[in-house]
Amino acid sequence: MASQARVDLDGCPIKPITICMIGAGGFIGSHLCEKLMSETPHKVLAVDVYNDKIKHLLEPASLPWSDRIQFHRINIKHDSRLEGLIKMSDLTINLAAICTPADYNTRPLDTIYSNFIDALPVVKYCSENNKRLIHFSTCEVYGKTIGSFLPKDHPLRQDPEYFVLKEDASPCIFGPIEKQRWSYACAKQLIERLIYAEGAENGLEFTIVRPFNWIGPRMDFIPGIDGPSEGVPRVLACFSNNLLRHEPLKLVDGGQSQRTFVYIKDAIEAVLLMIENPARANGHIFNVGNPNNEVTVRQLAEMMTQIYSKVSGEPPLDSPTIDVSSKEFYGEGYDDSDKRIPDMTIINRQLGWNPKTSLWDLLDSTLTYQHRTYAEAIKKSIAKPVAS
Ligand SMILES: NC(=O)c1ccc[n+]([C@@H]2O[C@H](COP(=O)([O-])OP(=O)(O)OC[C@H]3O[C@@H](n4cnc5c(N)ncnc54)[C@H](O)[C@@H]3O)[C@@H](O)[C@H]2O)c1
Ligand SMILES: O=C(O)[C@H]1O[C@H](OP(=O)(O)OP(=O)(O)OC[C@H]2O[C@@H](n3ccc(=O)[nH]c3=O)[C@H](O)[C@@H]2O)[C@H](O)[C@@H](O)[C@@H]1O
Repeated sequence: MASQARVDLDGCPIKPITICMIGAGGFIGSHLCEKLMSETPHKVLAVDVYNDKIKHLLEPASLPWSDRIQFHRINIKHDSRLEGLIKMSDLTINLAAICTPADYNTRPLDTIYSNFIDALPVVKYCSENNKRLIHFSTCEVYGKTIGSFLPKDHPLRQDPEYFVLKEDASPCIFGPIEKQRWSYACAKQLIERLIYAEGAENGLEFTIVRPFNWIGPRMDFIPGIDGPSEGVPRVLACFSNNLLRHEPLKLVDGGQSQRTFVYIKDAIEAVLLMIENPARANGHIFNVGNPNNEVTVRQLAEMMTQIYSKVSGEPPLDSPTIDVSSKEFYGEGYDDSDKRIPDMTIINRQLGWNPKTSLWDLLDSTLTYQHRTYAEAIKKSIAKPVAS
């Protein structure tokens, strides 16, 4: 390993550290573990209730990094081993959360407990033991844009001041309490405020990450294959599932909401910079997204349909999309963020990071992965007679 030669952004050699990564078995965690094992000398204490997405990094024992990664099957809601692991580490990264919108209005208590209450001991142990914390929040803390409250044809809607989301300037605008969609964003906002206060009052060294729709391989699950048949994952997996099953893609409330998507591998580069440049990352909140990859959900559906047809060699359906109301799709209490463009000034200034991959390229490689991983399994599951 080229570990001796590695230097940080200020030219200082990077010392190997031990990282307690909570939620390491999830989508982002699996990519971060992969990066840390293949490109750095750091050690990871990987905490999660599942390890399917990092199995390839844990076995066999002959893997070159096998002495640098340890899996701990721990539910952080109730496990006294957590504090010990944080004490043994130089840095804690907390990724654990319920973070699928289908849960926010249907399981609001679990959502609030997971994103606020369960994160509290992690913050407390880091603060009390003088350990650095990188906490994963979300772009959803911004909620709706200021511009969304203007009339549809108002010229100020085109003014970036009314929609670009800035860590140190934009307000957090959520809907009413009965719109339980915002339970997640609100819990994330309060834990951000608590971490910030621990920094201000008790000197906690922290970095807060606000991901803007990171997507790529291993995101969520394909219903009925590696997750519950009735489960509703995030949009990438929903649309992949529809394409794999030759079903129309469901556009919630017309698919008019806008998102910027960033490739997981680009985003992981940003996290590695935060890990290895504490002096530049501590005390900051970072947007991590790709402002150049903006589409409406309808455009995303059209692009994925076109790319999947190329990847699979199968022609698209005559009617590739279908409209569905949010009440029908998510149930009562759903609401939506209208538009999400990250301001990149702070991450650029502190870490010099920029995303590289275009939406077309990232969807091409992700859908190639989805097809290779799931097409056969879907065919078999469709062919299987339903048990009576
Ligand atoms: N993927 C994105 O674009 C995105 C966007 C915004 C915010 N985030 C945030 O980033 C973090 C990671 O997201 P992800 O996409 O990898 O989600 P994910 O669901 O794939 O990963 C979360 C992991 O945390 C684990 N976990 C949850 N509760 C736990 C508990 N009590 N004890 C132990 N492990 C537990 C889960 O098993 C899962 O493996 C979350 O905090 C999420 O809110 C992600
Ligand atoms: O990824 C992020 O940055 C954050 O945003 C996501 O929220 P959202 O983007 O609304 O979730 P998706 O499920 O990816 O949905 C995106 C859009 O597609 C729509 N959608 C989703 C699924 C579907 O089948 N059809 C459809 O039109 C949704 O209504 C929404 O407008 C989740 O809240 C979190 O994972 C995360 O914090």
